[in-house]
Amino acid sequence: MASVEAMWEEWVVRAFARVNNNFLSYLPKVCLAKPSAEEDPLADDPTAPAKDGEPARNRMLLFSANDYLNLSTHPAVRKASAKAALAFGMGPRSSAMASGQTEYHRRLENVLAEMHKKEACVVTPTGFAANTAFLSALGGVATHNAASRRPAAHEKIAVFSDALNHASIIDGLRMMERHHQTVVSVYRHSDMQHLDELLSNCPLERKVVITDSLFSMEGDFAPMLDLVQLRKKHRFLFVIDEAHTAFVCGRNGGGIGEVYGIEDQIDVIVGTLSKAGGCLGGFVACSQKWSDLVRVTGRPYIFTTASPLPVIAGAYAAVTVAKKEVWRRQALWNRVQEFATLTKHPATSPILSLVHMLERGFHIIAIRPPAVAPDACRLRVTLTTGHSSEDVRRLVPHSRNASPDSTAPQIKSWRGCEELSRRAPEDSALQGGWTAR
Ligand SMILES: Cc1ncc(COP(=O)(O)O)c(C=O)c1O
Repeated sequence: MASVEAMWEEWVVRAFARVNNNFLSYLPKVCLAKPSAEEDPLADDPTAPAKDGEPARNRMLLFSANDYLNLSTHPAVRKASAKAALAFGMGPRSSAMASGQTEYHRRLENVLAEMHKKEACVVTPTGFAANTAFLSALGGVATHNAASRRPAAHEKIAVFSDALNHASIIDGLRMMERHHQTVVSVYRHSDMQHLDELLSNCPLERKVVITDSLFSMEGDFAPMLDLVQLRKKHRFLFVIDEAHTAFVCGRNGGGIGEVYGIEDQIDVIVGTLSKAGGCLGGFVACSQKWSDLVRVTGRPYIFTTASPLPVIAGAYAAVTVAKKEVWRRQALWNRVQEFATLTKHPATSPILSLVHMLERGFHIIAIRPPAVAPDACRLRVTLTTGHSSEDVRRLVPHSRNASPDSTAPQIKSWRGCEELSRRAPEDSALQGGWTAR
């Protein structure tokens, strides 16, 4: 009889063979150019006294990161983070419910709340945790308002979720379903007529609409003004995930709500500090009451260790710079405009879908299931303030304005990467990842 180890090994090997595993072969290339021994942050003896030194510089044009405002390397971010590390090390290592929440976490929360014109804010270790913590708390509304332990059908919350919402929203909704707290309806991507129909046919009193503000794979915006109109008609709680618009949109970086001046009509804003914030973390900006509920019932907030202080201090500096340095947003949107002009591609955001160009010195990543459906694989470009106009010209050599460059890549198509799509196994266990259904 096979040993337990052998059985598990066989099951793991079989599972691996059935999922989309070919990205492993290109993983090592994702590493930044090898730094010299002097620059390598992991080469030092950790017990030796610290030395000052510049971190490794990228030697490749990075068009695959979400550091939209180029803040991850900003001197103020480095300094705040380093100062915090020297003063506190990593800070208290425990849940925010125990000793993880410090004065510095609170100050970061205050500045985020103010930026999004909300009463309060809860900072979480990641954006993923922010969505799932909020949805966990939302589920609690059904459970704690129910007559018995399990909400009856009419006591559930009806959640309407865009078909292309981020995986963290999908997983949060799955969690709510598991606890019988919600009935989820997935509306066709940005299809307001479909959403209106679903809302009109819903007998439940507690309704919630949740959407990404800028869709991470498509690069298109949710129809915010139409959603606000529907909110007036159907009186739902309106929740948006500003992972790709916080700090990036709006004159002061207040996000999509600031762009349209509709902050007061968005009830809850979920965001991340891991993209334009240049650090790591997430947040839920909302009313004081909602934030209290997230803190006491949001399981992915409670049952995890709070962010280390160097990360919090770095994020505080990044948010402060983002707010003040309006030119960073202008530079980013200029890059988007230049890209659109050069390519004649109707780019409306820093997220674009393209063809692989690693060998020519452009780091652009392939997006495959479970991030997108198997027939929607693509290469994804993200523009940041750190890119110059020249970088964008090099990326797009076949435009009329661009100078000829024999090393430049060929752009064959903007959308759809058929070869990747063909390779996606039909029975991938991960295929359910991009949609709640
Ligand atoms: C729309 C959206 N929401 C949430 C997240 C999760 O954010 P984080 O990477 O901070 O966990 C991401 C990014 O991965 C995202 O694109």
